[in-house]
Amino acid sequence: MHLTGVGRRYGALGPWVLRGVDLDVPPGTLMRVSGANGSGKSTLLRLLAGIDAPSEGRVTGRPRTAYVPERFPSSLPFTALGYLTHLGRVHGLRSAVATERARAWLERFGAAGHARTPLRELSKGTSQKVAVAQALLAEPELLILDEAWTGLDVDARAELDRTVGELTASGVAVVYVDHDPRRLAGAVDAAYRVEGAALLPDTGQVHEPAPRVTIVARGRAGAPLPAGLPEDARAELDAAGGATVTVPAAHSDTVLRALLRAEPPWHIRAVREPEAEPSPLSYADLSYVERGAEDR
Ligand SMILES: Nc1ncnc2c1ncn2[C@@H]1O[C@H](COP(=O)(O)OP(=O)(O)OP(=O)(O)O)[C@@H](O)[C@H]1O
Repeated sequence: MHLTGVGRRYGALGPWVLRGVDLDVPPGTLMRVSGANGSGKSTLLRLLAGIDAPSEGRVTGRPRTAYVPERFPSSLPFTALGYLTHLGRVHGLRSAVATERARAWLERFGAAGHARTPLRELSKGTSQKVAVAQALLAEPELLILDEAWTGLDVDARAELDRTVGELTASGVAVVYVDHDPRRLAGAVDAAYRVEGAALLPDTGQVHEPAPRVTIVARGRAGAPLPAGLPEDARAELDAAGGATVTVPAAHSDTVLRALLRAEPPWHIRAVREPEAEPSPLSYADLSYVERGAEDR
């Protein structure tokens, strides 16, 4: 599978979560994706899984794909086995084969005792085992795992490690996100990190994300964000004219300047320093606002 110039933003005015992503996922590759919270890892995985479409760019050569989402929809009206059998049939298996495979995967992950338990009564860890089983049942050519180890007990985690090894050895490509950098570390063929909306090769060094400042501003209801915001700024607009912009600290002045010089200017309500609680404007911020006003 190949991604060419792929970008994703949520909403026409939303900031780009991913942009200019070019990526090859050859058969049999074990690929790790890392990045800070909210950097866009799950967004990338959903695009790879084919359950979300890029806002720009192309995805070509899609293989048969299965996906273990970060959050499993456990409120469906099925038992664990009923759900897996149903999905097996969706994937084109005969009922008896689907049930047999479902039982085998539940057994392998230590959840056979919960085959008849309704999904909504399963513990978080057992739900996660069902989520993993539904993906494996499909015998995918590409498997996408979004924090699939989270919530699993030690044995099931080891089983998932083993399963991933077997799959990649048999030519299945596996792309995964996991908060533990040691997860499958020795076996990884390709590692990337999402940073500033770009997908970068991960050299294995620990990259501290640049501290981000949050600027809360109010403009005219329905007004678009002003031009001139830095590329790495992320903004959320609400219908009443409120905007929350986060930006690496080094570029916060550029954001403030763009907001204050807009016509009509935006009112800056708070500037939140990295790691700090939301605070009203400090004296220094106010003097900046005054300077900004004079600049106009
Ligand atoms: N459906 C959506 N609608 C609007 N914004 C979204 C949606 N999904 C994700 N986002 C935004 O896209 C950005 C990236 O989110 P994503 O979940 O891909 O990050 P992540 O790296 O997986 O985060 P985490 O490590 O916390 O799981 C965030 O700012 C998030 O708020």
